[in-house]
Amino acid sequence: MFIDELVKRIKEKKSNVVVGLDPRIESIPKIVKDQCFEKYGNTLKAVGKAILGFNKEIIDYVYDIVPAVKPQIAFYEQYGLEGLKAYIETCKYAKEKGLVVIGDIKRGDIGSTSEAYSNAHLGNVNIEGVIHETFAVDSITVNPYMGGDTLEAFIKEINEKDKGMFVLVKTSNKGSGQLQDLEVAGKKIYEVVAELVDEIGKQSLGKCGYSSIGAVVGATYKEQSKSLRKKMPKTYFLVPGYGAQGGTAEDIIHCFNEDGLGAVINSSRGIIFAYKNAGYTEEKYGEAARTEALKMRDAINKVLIANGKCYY
Ligand SMILES: O=C(O)c1cc(=O)[nH]c(=O)n1[C@@H]1O[C@H](COP(=O)(O)O)[C@@H](O)[C@H]1O
Repeated sequence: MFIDELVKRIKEKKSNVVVGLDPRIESIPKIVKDQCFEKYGNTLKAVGKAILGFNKEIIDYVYDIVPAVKPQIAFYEQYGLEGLKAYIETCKYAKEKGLVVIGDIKRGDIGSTSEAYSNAHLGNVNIEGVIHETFAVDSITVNPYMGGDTLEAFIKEINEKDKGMFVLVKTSNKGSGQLQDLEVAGKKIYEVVAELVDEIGKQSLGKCGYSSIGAVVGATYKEQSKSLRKKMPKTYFLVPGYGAQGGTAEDIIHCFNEDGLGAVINSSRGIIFAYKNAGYTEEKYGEAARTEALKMRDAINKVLIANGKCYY
C-alpha cells in the first residue's frame, strides 16, 4: 500500500523530509535558464525545459536522503502544456530515482468530476481498450470543501491501485482560520474535517498501522497539530509551512506519534532555492539543496530523539 511504501522509505533514509518541487522561474539559476532561452527563445518551451533541468539536478542531489518529493502543479500549469510536460517528466524521473511522489493538486468536485481527476492523477484512462497513464503519481492532495462524497472516487482508486491522498484539514496559511476555525455544534470546522478523514481512513489502513488517506496540517499551527494528532492517531500528516513560512523543527513535534512516525514535513523554497543563502554560488544549487535537506532532516530527527520519538 502507498502508506507502507512511504514509511519504508522514511525508515530507510532516516528522514521525514519532503522536498517541494515548486520551481519559480525567476529563482531558477541563470546558468540553467540561459541555456534553454538561447536554444528555444523566450518561449513556454524554454521555461518547461529549464524547470525540468533544474528539477532533475535537485532530485539527483536529494533522492538518497529524503523519502518523497511534492511538486505543486500550479508552478507547471501556468506555462500550459510545456509546463505540464515538465511536471510529468519530473514525476517520472523522481519515481525512477525511488522517490515517493506526492502531486500537490488540491482537487475535489462532484463525484463524476472527481472520478476524472482521479483517473488523471492516480489512475489511468482507457482509450478503446488501450490504457494510458497521464499524470499518475503515488499520492495527491485533495480539497474536501464540497463534502465527503467528493472524495469517494479518490478512495476507490487508492484502494484499487495502492495510491494515497492527503486531505486539507488545517492549512498553513495566515487566513486558514477564517473558515477552518469557525465553530459548529461546539467543534471547529477543521476538527469536523479531521473526524471525517479519520473515519474514511479506516478503509485504507496499511500493514504499518497508518492509513493511505492522510491529512494536510500546517507547520504554522503547533497547538492545533497537538489536538489533531490525538484525534487522528492512524492518519499520516503532510506538514507544509516549514522554513519559508516560519515553521521550525520544534513547531512540528506534535505532528508525530510516540513511534516517531505519523508525519512528513515539506519544505519547498527553503530547500530548492537554498543556493541563495550565504556561502553558495548559482552553480552549486544542487549541493545547496542537499545541504539544506540534510540540515532539516537532522534538526527534525534531533527534536524527535529529544522527545523519545526515534523511528529508526
Ligand atoms: O497542500 C500543501 O502542500 C500545502 C498546504 C498548506 O496548508 N500550505 C502549503 O504551503 N502547502 C503547499 O506547500 C508548499 C509550501 O512551500 P514553501 O513555503 O516554499 O515551503 C507549497 O507548494 C504550498 O502550495
